[in-house]
Amino acid sequence: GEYYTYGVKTSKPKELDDLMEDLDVWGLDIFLMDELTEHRPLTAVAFTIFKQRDLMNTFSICPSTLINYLIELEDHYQSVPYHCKIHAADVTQSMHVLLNHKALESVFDDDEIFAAIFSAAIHDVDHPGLTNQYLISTASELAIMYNDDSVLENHHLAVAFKLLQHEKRDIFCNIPKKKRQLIRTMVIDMVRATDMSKHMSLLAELKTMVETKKVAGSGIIELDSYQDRIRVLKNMLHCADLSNPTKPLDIYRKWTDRVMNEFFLQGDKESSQGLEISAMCDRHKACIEKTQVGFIDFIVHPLWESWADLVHPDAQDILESLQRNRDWYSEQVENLQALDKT
Ligand SMILES: COc1ccc(/C(C)=N/OCCC(=O)N2CCOCC2)cc1OC1CCCC1
Ligand SMILES: [Mg+2]
Ligand SMILES: [Zn+2]
Repeated sequence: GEYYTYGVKTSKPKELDDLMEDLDVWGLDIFLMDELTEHRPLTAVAFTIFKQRDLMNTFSICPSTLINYLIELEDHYQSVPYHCKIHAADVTQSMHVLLNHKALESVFDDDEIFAAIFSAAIHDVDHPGLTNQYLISTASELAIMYNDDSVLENHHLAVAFKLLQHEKRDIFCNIPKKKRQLIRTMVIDMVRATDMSKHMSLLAELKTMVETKKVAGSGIIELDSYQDRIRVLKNMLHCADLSNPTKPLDIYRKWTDRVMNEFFLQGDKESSQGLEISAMCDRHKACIEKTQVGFIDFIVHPLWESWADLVHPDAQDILESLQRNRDWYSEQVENLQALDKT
């Protein structure tokens, strides 16, 4: 087809040009990106990031092969409310911004940057809109396949790598075998780390890194082992995956609606199957605002506070945005409680 600058068709090239100006800005409107790219936000965002970071030249990837892969990958994201292609585009763009932190300047090499962007793009592919817990407790095909261990995350990885097995889509075909294996190992480590059941151990590792942080005079972090380097990249992808509450409020609220819708659909399924409805999945009992305050206080803020320590002062504005959003949701809770009293 007639593809334009960003690898996708658009009927609004000028507006898309303007929006792409914000590709390295935290808070880019990814929902507008979905509209302007005629529902190809992941292909447009990932292709443009690959171009901006010159990754096609570095890894001898021909543009049509990258486009073919990205379109096929994007088409394998299911049309579920939250874990859809817009979420993948959002996490990919967020990862691109985090990689630009001053404290991480020229810390990561091309292999690591390629692995990080690729991991973000694939990290939820073919997500069914159901949690690992649900898949395990219903003895689903996927849970049997992956023996209840990071079921979704292992599935996302397998689907993404299987899509490469077509010569027109194999973006790894000109990468030397050894390097290809190293990149594959890093991608597997990063995507597996997006399993929420790994959150506490990942955060503990991040905290240890902050306490023992070795910094050059310039403020740039020194990472001398594979373990340290992949630890930072795993936490970076986890931060990008849990970045909704740090974005502009109108964007954050759209994500909250979507994730609650996805949870409620699971709750409806559980209810129709005579199963106990999972936490936060009961549309008749959930208090959306309260769960977001809890999610921020117990999961998101502790993670982002540690990340901000690691890359200090580069994530201060992200932390401030998170605080403002937490205050807004907390006020909603107070207003609702006041309503209950009337
Ligand atoms: C905007 O709100 C949220 C955004 C993301 C997430 C989480 C935990 N993302 O984690 C990675 C994906 C994952 O593993 N999930 C998907 C969600 O549940 C656990 C399994 C949770 C969010 O809100 C919570 C609190 C109120 C309802 C859910
Ligand atoms: Mg996931
Ligand atoms: Zn995700």
